[in-house]
Amino acid sequence: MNENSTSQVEISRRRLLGTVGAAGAAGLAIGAAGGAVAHASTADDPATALTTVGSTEVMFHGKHQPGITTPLQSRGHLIAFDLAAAAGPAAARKDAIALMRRWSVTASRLMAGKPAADGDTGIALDAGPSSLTVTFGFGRTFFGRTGLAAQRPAALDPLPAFSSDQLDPRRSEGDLWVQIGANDGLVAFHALRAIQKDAGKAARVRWQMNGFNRSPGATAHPMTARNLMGQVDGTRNPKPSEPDFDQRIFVPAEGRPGWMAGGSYAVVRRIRMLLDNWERLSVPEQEQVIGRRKSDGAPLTGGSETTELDLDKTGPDGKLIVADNAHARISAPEQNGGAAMLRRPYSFHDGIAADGTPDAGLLFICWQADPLKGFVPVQRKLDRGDALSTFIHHESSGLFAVPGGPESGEYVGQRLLES
Ligand SMILES: C=CC1=C(C)c2cc3[nH]c(cc4nc(cc5[nH]c(cc1n2)c(C)c5CCC(=O)O)C(CCC(=O)O)=C4C)c(C)c3C=C
Ligand SMILES: [Fe+2]
Repeated sequence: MNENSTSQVEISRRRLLGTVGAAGAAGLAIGAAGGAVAHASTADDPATALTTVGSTEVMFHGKHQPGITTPLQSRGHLIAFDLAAAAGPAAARKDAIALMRRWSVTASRLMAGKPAADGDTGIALDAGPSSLTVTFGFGRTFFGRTGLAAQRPAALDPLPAFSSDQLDPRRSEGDLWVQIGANDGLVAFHALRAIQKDAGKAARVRWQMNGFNRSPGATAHPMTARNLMGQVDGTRNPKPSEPDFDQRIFVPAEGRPGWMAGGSYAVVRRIRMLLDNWERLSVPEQEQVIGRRKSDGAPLTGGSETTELDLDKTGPDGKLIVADNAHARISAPEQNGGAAMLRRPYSFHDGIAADGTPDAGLLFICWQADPLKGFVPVQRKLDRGDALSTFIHHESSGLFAVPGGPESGEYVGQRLLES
C-alpha cells in the first residue's frame, strides 16, 4: 500500500500475502513499500484466491512510481515513443505536458480498475485492476526536444559501449518510455492500447516489446522467479527491508536534479538467450556458468537459496567451487565496489527466428539511483569475462529517468515540465 492511501481499502492481509507470494515476488516487499492492496476480504478458498488476483490494486500516487518495487507481474509491455516534430521546443513542451496529463489520468483510472476516460476499448471489462502498474520515464533525447536541456540529469549520459553489444538502434532508447505490468493479459493489453491511443499525434511509437513471468498461483508457495534458462533469478536482489535499499534504488529528496527526487533510473536491455546452445550443456555445466544450483538457486558452495556464496571455498581438487568467471561471482556487489541494482525483468518469446532458434530471452530491466553505481560497473565486468556471455546477446538498450510518483492532483513529470 502506498504511504498516502492506507485508509482507502479493506485488506485481507493473509490473502494479500498469498497473492503476492504466488506472483513470484523475487523477495520484494508488499504493503507499505510494494504499493498493492486487495479489495476482497472473504474466505480463503481456491475460488476466492483467483478473485484476489483480479482485485489487487497498486496505488498510482505516492513517493515512487508503481512498477519498481511492485512484485513481478505475469504480463509486461514496454513501449517507447518519440515526440512528434513540433514547431520548436516551446510547442513540443506544451504538447508533452498535455500528453503526460492524459497518460497520468489514464494510468490512475486503469490502475484503479476503472475504464479509460475517453473511448474505452472494453478489453478489460469484467476484470479487476489485477495489479496493473503503468510507469513513465524520460529518455536523454526528450530534454533537447522540449527545451529542457538544462534539466537533463547527468545520469542520462549515454551508457558506455560494451564489447559484446549487438544493439539495434531502432529498438533502443526513445524520448519517452512506458512500462506496463499486470497479472492478467487482457488488463495489460488494455493499458497498452489506451496509452498508445492517448499518444495521438503527440508521439509515435519507436519500439514495443512484450514479456511475461510466472502466473500468480502457479507454484505451491512463494518462490523467486525463473528465467527461460530455467535458473532461479532474483535471489540476491536488494530488499526494501534493507537499510540501504532506498539509497541504492531511489534518488534522494536532496538529490540532483530536484525534479528526480524519489525517482529512479531504469536500464532496459533486450537480451536474447541462445537457448539451443544453452540446453546442450549438462545441468552441472549450466550450474558452473552461474555458480548456483539450477533446482533451487542455492550456491554451489552449499546451503539453501538464501545462503551467502562462499567465493573462496575450494573443492577437493583445490579449485574454486564458484568459478572465476561464474555469473553470480562477477555480478556480486562485493566484487564491484558495492554496485547494486534492483533487477525486475520479464521473459520474452517473439516466435522462431529464420535460423529455427527461438527468439526468446530476457527483457532485463534494472533500477538504481545512479546507473554509474549500478548497471555500468557490473556490466563492464560481465562484458570482460562472464561465463554466461557465450549464451546471450544484448540486442537493444535504453536508459530512462523515471521521476518520483505524482502526488494526488499532479501528473507524472510535472515537476520537470513546469520547472
Ligand atoms: C549488468 C547487469 C546484469 C545483467 C545484464 C545480467 C544478465 C543476466 N543474468 C542472468 C541470470 C542470473 N543473474 C543472477 C544474479 C545477478 N545478476 C546481476 C546482474 C546482471 N545480470 C546481479 C547484480 C546479480 C546478483 C549478484 C549478487 O548480488 O550476488 C543470477 C543468480 C541469482 C540471483 O541472485 O538473482 C542468475 C541466475 C541472466 C539469465 C541474464 C541475461 C539473460
Ligand atoms: Fe544476472
